[in-house]
Amino acid sequence: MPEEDAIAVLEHVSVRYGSVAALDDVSLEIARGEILGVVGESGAGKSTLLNLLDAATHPTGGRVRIHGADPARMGGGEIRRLRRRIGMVFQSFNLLANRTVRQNVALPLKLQRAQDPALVAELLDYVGLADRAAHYPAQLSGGQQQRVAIARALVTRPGLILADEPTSSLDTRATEDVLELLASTRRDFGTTVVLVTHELDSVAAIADRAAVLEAGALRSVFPVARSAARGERDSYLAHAQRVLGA
Ligand SMILES: Nc1ncnc2c1ncn2[C@@H]1O[C@H](COP(=O)(O)OP(=O)(O)OP(=O)(O)O)[C@@H](O)[C@H]1O
Repeated sequence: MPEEDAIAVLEHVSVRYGSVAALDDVSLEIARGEILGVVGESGAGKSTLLNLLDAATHPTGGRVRIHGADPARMGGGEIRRLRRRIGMVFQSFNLLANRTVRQNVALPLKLQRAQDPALVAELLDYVGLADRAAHYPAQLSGGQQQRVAIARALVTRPGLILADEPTSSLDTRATEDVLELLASTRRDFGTTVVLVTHELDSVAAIADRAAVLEAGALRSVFPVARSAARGERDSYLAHAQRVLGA
């Protein structure tokens, strides 16, 4: 793919911690506007890959380019500006407990000494939580908290969202809601999404391609098959029957 079509490029990237190769000679291009699922067992290197894409870690070998630039060559100010163009979504939501939903969503703007109440309201509406703006995170379900976190990630209008096990602490229905929302951010905002998860079902539900990591090596990147059921919401009974093989 021409480099301008890629939102992030890894070329022969390695990350070593002493004798441990968290990532070993990984080359990967993430296309603008794609949903890439990154899967692998515990310790495979998924978090390390996300940390590289968030410019929080630099490679010990090879080269990373994000939004066309190499974070390893940037100073602190440039890295902060780059990271504003990247939204993070975490397994544990990472909302501030003592701030309202509205304040949580506005926080990334506040950190830039900016504000945009209309955008905050629009995003809360987008994630279906306009009526919860004045609530605190503890008053929301896990799925609702994750939707707030996605609104917060979108408030700086990032081109790239990095989602680290975003549905691993949610039940089936909330998982479907959050996955649907991540897929719709690509559709409505053109956002590229990197979805790191150990749940293959989640990747099957929304990803265009899957990248499989094993012991720090990128074993394969391949298109995700579209099943006939994809996109349709299972009833709880249908889901239980599918998983349990009834
Ligand atoms: N800061 C660090 N110092 C030393 N070793 C590290 C560090 N970070 C990661 N590692 C090692 O690198 C390897 C990859 O870790 P990583 O956290 O990227 O895996 P992961 O696929 O995200 O695992 P999990 O699903 O359990 O979060 C592991 O062997 C881990 O122990």
